[in-house]
Amino acid sequence: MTSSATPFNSTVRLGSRKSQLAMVQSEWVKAELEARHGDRAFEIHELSTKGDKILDVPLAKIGDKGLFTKELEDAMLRNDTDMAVHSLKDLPTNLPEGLMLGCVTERENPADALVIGSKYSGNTLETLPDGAVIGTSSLRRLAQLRHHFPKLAFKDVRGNLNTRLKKLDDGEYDALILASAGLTRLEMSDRISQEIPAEISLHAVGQGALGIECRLDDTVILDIIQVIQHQETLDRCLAERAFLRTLEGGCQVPIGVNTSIEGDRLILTGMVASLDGQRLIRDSIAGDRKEAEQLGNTLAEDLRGRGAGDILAEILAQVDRS
Ligand SMILES: NCc1[nH]cc(CCC(=O)O)c1CC(=O)O
Repeated sequence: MTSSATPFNSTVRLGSRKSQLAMVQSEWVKAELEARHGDRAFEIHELSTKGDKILDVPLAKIGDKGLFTKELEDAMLRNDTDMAVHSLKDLPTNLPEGLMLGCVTERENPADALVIGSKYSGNTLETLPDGAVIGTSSLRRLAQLRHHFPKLAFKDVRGNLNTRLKKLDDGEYDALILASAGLTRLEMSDRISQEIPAEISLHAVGQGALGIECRLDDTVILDIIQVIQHQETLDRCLAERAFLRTLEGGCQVPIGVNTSIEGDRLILTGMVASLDGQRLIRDSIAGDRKEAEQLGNTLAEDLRGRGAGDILAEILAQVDRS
């Protein structure tokens, strides 16, 4: 039997998407690993994913798992690369056989941010006029904002961060909702008009954290990457991912979370909303952070029993028909 472990002297190959954000994130991981493993060489392999190629279809309609990850995973399974650096929120909660989530790094601010175009600069979500056009491709952002601000108008937006910002500046939208973390990593946090509070919009599972995927039980690679693991982010993201895994039917769905840690306790808030924002089911759970995944599973079952299951089934049926 051949071992999947990397021979000690070989260059460690990091798979990355080619987008500017993905490359900034992968370069950061590479630099962190180089700083801690002076005897090792690392190189980045740039790969395109289906999500990078299909840019004219709303994300919710493409709806397949692993839209931004599959090509990076196939490369590891072929042994062309040794790990894949992902925005953790793009990594499905169930991974292909033979792969694992090997490391979660320290999270940036996971909140969503409002970026307002020049026409309405100086406003907030509360003060934007009725009918102002908000660009988002996320059903989670759409449902929660519709719930709180039913008079705003929403329009799908695709493409990488720079493309989206250009569309905003060209006047196609009055404002965008984007992840604060992505803007910060690209040194564009000056474009943030308002950080959206958790009371209005719970963020996506894993938002703001990087996840490094590797071959299952590849101990050489695990030893290399786990030195940059961040335990608090890991515990929070394990709870968030368990919540999503237990609830999810498959496609992109309006599910949001928020987590915090106080000493040994982990607090998880989760929500499921209907697409029109009319129904929104939300609750919190707290417990030992060592039981992070159990907390996520329990909260998911609790919300499912209180109507979240019906909402998710309706959404899946709608997406199948369109
Ligand atoms: N779905 C695309 C994506 N994946 C990760 C980020 C931002 C960075 C992060 O959440 O870690 C974004 C852009 C966005 O949601 O605005």
